[in-house]
Amino acid sequence: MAELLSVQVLMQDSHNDCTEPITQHVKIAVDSDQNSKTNGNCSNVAKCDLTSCAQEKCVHMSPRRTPTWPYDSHNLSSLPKRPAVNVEWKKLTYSVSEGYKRGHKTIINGISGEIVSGELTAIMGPSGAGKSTLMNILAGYIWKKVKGDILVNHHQRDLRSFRRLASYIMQYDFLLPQLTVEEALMVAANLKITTSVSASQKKSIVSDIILALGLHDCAKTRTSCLSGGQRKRLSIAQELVNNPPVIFLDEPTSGLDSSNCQQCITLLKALAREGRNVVCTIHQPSARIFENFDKLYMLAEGQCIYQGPVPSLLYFLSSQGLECPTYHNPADFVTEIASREYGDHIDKLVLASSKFKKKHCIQNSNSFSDSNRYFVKNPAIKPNEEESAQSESLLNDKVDISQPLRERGYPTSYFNQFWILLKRTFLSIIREPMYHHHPKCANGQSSMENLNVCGLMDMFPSQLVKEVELSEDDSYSDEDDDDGDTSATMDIYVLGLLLILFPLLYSSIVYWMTSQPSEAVRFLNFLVISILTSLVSQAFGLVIGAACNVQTAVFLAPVFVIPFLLFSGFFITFKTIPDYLRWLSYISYIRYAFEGLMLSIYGFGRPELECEEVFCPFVDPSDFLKFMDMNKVDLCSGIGSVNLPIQTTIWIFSPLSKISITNSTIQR
Ligand SMILES: Nc1ncnc2c1ncn2[C@@H]1O[C@H](COP(=O)(O)OP(=O)(O)OP(=O)(O)O)[C@@H](O)[C@H]1O
Repeated sequence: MAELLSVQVLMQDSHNDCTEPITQHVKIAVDSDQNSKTNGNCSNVAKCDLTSCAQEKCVHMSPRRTPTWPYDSHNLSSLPKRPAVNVEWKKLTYSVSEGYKRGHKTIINGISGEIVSGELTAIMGPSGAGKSTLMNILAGYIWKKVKGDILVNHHQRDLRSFRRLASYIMQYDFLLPQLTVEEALMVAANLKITTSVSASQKKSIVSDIILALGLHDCAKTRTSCLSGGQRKRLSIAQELVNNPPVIFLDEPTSGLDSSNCQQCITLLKALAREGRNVVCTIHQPSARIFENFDKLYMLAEGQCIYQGPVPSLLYFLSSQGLECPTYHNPADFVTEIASREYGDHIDKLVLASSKFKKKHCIQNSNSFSDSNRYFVKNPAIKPNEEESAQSESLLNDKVDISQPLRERGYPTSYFNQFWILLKRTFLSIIREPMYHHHPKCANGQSSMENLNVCGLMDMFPSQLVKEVELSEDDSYSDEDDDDGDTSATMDIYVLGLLLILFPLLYSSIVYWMTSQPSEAVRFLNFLVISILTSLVSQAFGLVIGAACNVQTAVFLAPVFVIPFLLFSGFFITFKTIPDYLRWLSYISYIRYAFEGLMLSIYGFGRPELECEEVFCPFVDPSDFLKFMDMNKVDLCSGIGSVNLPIQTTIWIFSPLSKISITNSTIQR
C-alpha cells in the first residue's frame, strides 16, 4: 500500500542573489506496507536529501523509523533553573609561536559569529581548519594570546562566571571503570551541585537524569561494561546534573555507529530545544544527521566560510556559483569546498558569508522564546512548532549573568570535596584487583623483604590509574583560575589520595601481620618512613600519569623506577655495585626508604631473633644489617635523605604536572 506525501523542499536559484530560498512541493511515494514490493508508477526511485529533492520527481521508499535514545525532558523538572546564554565573538584571532625564529602560525583568523540558546550548532571544517581550537577558545580553555571580543549576552565574557555556565564534553569519555552509572552520577552531583541542595534532592536529580536519558537499565552497571552509546549518554548525563545552559561537545558522534550517531544528535537537539545553547564540532556527518543541526559554522583554514541555518547552506553556495551535485551530501560538499577540491573559493566565501549573515540576521536575543528565531525569514525553515511546544524551557531568564562573579569558592566545601573523592577512590581501589594484588607477606626474617616489596609496588598501579582519574576530575574543574592553576578539586584530590591515610592504614596492617616487635618507636619509625616513601612513589605515578596516556605511562613508569629499585640495596648490596653506577644508588629514594625500614626493624639494639631451624645465619639482627651493608647507616640522615627527594620532587614536578594536565585537557 503506497501513499503519497507532499513535502516542502528548498529550491536553489543561482540568479537570485541572496534572496529567500524558494520552496516547492515534491511527491514522495512511501510504502506503508513493509512487505510491498510494488514501485507503483514510479520509475525514478531515489533517496531524498537536501540536494536531490531540488526537482519534482516521484521517490519510492520504505518508511524509516528513527530510533532515538530515550529522552524525556519532563523527568528533568527537578534540575536547577539556569539563565539562557548567547555567545558572540568578534574578530577573534589566535596565533601560536612555531618556535624560535620561526614566527607565528595563525590558527584562527579574525572570525566573528554567534551561538544562540535554544539551538544546536555544528562547527565543521576539514581537518586542521581550527574547529577544536575555536571550541576551546569559546569554552574558555584557551584564553591566552586570543585577540578579539567574546560577548556573553552582549557583555564582555567573565571567564570565571562563564565556566560555571558552560560544560565541555570531550571526544573520549573518561569514566572511572569501577563505578556504576548511578555512582558516577552521584559523584558528579555531589561535586557540582551546591550543598544547599539536600542529599535526597541530589539523589532525586540523579534518578531523574537516569530516567530522562534512558539509563535505568544500566544504572547498576559498571561504566567499564557500558556500550559506546551508553557511555556517551553517561558523559552527557554527568554534565546535566547542574543543568548547564551552554554545552560544548567535541566530536560527540565519534566511535558511534550510524544509528547511535543519529540518536546522539537527536538527543542534543532535544537538549537545545529546552533552551540550552548546544555546540559541537563534527566531522563529515551524513546528510541525515546534518539536517538535524539548526546552524552551521563552517571553518576553512581558520576563517569562516559559512554561518547560518543549515537549510540555507546550498542556497548560499549556489548564490556563489557552487552547485551541489545531485545526490551529493551537502556536508561533504561544503567540506570539499573548504578543502579547495573545487578550486580556490575560500576568500570569496569568507566575504560572502559575512555579507550573508549581515543581510539575513534578524537579531540575537537573550531569552529562549526569542532565541528560537532563525536567521533567515523563510517559512520552510521555521522551527518545528510541534517540537517547540513539547519542549519545556529549563532556563530562568531572571538570572543576570552579566555581573562578574564576586564570590570565589566552589559548589561544595573543601572538606566535602575531599570526602567525596576519598569515597570514590576507596570504591575504585576495593573493586580494582590491580590495586591490591600484592605478594603475600610471611613471618620471620624474609617478611621484611616481602614487606618492602609490598610497599614499593604501590607506585605501579597508581601510575596506571592516575591518568584516567585525573582526566575525569578535570571535567569537574569548572573553575580554573585565570592564571592557569588547576582547580581546587584537583588539589583536594591529590591531597586526599597522596597524603597520609592509605599508607598509614596499609603499613599499620602489614607491620603487625609480619610479626614485627611490639615497640612504639620502631612502629612509629616504620610508619613515618612508609608514608614518606609512599608520597614520593605516588608523586612519580601522578606525574607520569598526568603527562602521558596509559600506554606510555605503562612503559615509562618501569623505565624511571626500575633503576631506583635495582640500586636500592635490596637486589644488589652497595659494595657490589660498580663505581660508575654507584651514583644511581645515591639518587634512589628507594635506597633511603629501604635503609630506613631495615633500621627500624633490625636496628636499635634489637635482641637476637628466634631460630627454629638447625642453622640460622642471622640470629643477631646486626649481622643481617652488616650483610646488607647497612651497619653504618644513621636513621636521622636516612630520613633526611628521603625527605630531600620528596621536597625536590614536589618542587620540580608539581608545576609540571599541573601544566601537563592543563595541556592534555586543552588538547582533548
Ligand atoms: N599549540 C599549537 N601549536 C602549533 N600548532 C597548533 C597548536 N594548536 C593547534 N595547532 C594547529 O592548528 C591547526 C588547527 O588545529 P585544530 O586542532 O583546531 O584543528 P581541527 O579542525 O580541530 O582538526 P581535527 O578535525 O583534525 O581535529 C592545526 O594545523 C594544528 O596543527
